[in-house]
Order: sequence, then C-alpha cells, then structure tokens
Amino acid sequence: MEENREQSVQVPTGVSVSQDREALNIEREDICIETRGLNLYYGEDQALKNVNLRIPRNRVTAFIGPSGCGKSTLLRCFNRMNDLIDICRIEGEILIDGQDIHHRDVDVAEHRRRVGMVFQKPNPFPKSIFENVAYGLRLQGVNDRRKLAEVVENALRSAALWDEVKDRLDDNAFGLSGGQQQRLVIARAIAIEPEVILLDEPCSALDPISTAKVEELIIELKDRYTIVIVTHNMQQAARVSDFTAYMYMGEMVEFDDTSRLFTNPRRRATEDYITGRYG
Ligand SMILES: Nc1ncnc2c1ncn2[C@@H]1O[C@H](COP(=O)(O)OP(=O)(O)OP(=O)(O)O)[C@@H](O)[C@H]1O
Repeated sequence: MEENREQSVQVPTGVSVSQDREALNIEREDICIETRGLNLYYGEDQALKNVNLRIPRNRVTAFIGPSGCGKSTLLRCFNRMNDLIDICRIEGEILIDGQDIHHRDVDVAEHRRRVGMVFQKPNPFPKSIFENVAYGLRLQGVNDRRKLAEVVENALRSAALWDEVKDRLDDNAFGLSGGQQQRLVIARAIAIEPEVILLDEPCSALDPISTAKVEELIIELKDRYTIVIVTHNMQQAARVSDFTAYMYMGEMVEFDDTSRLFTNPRRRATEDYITGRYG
C-alpha cells in the first residue's frame, strides 16, 4: 500500500515510549490468536476488511485507530460476541491456539470462559463483592464454600483489590468506586481461569488514579494471560502494550512492536495518526 519508511518520527507530545528493551519481533513470538482473511459485515456494511493478524501469547496487544475503524468489532470477534448481533456476518478464519473458533464442535459458553471480556463501563452484578467473583464458579456447579473462598481471594489478589475489600466481601458491589468496580470485574473474569482477557476501553470511565491502577494491573497480569486492549488513548497503548495494531476504516494498517510503531512507523498513515496529523 505504501512505501517502507526508514526515518524516525517525532513522537506526539505526551506519548512516552519505553526504549529500555529491545524491540519484539512477532516472528519470534508464540501465537495465541490468529485471524486469516477476516471480513465482517453488519448487513450491507463491511466493518472489517481482510484482517490478517497474529496476537502473541502472554503479551499485551493494543488496538488503536480513529472512532468507527473497527477496533471493538475485531475484539468482539475473539469471544464470538458478534454472534449475538443478527445482522452480523463473518468470513475468513479466527484461530485460538490453532483451532478454528467457529468450528461446529466449539461450545460457545466454554469458549467465552476461555476468552473473558471486560467492557468500557464497569458492570458488576447487583450482588455482594464475594458473589460477583464467585459467580462463574457457581455457574460451573462449584458450591463448596472453602473452595469458593479460596478462588475469590486469589482472584481479588490478582486483580489488586483484595486489601481494599477483604473486610467487606458481603457488601454490595455497587458500593465500590468505579475503579474498584472495574478491578472487581477483572477479578470476576480471572476467577474462571481464562486464557485470554479482552479489554474494551477499560479505563475510559475511570479517573486518572483508577486508570493508573488498572494499567498496573494489566502489566502484572500479562505473565499469565494473553491480553488484548482497545483504547482511544495512545499514551495508554504506549504505557501498557507490547504490540500495537493501528486500524483504519476496517483495515489493519500496521502491526508492530509498540515502541517501534510509535517511534518508527512503516506506513505514512500510521505516522499521520500518531503524530496527530490525521483528521
Ligand atoms: N451492532 C452493530 N450494528 C451495525 N453496525 C455496527 C454495530 N457495531 C458497530 N457497527 C459499525 O461498525 C463500524 C466499526 O465500529 P466499532 O465500534 O467496531 O469501531 P471502533 O473502532 O471500536 O469505534 P470507537 O472507537 O468509536 O468505539 C462502525 O461503522 C459502526 O457504526
């Protein structure tokens, strides 16, 4: 589509890119999620165009791009959330651990357990803090109080929330702050031991302190989970992600190591976006 660009670019003000490690190479990564020739239509409108993407395991991958470019649509493909939209039609393949997620033998509920999702607005259930985290296990038929208590504590610790809630586990989750609710929702996702965690603008409803806590958490969790995050915020992508995908009008324009994409993008369109010349 465009020429390879060799020169470095001015990083937009405020986007600080970590230069303290060698750039990662996708060819050397263990791939968790792969899309091949992925097209997605909402009725007549095509929202994803021939997306070919490899997402590495136990890394954070960010999707950036202007509003409406298809970031959330692509994210929702990975746990088959788009199945719930009647007018949505998908062509091409999505593989997780090499297996086609649309294969007729795939149990969708089990698939969504493996691929958890956290949304923009924290969505705890109208239940106690404890029961929010225990919810998925109870659905699986686990009722042993000791087992539940152990899993709930571990998940809350992993979500960096335990110390703040350990004395009020029976309180309603709606009494928590927005940032605490978002970490609770992440704990709820972790409790059922997913392999992948999808985050759709998880900090957009949070204040800066809560955002910082959730970002720290994302970085801590990546040793154990493959994390994919949609964000409007380039600074956030630069802070938390290892790889970044830049999307535009349903196409995957560029995918690379995050610091390389922000400092030395290969495509002019990416450079224009990250330097604020787009639009
Ligand atoms: N349920 C739906 N039905 C019909 N069209 C949809 C639906 N969801 C998204 N779209 C359309 O698909 C395109 C991509 O939307 P999507 O929400 O994936 O973009 P996005 O990059 O995540 O945008 P934003 O950053 O604003 O959230 C847009 O044109 C949008 O209007």
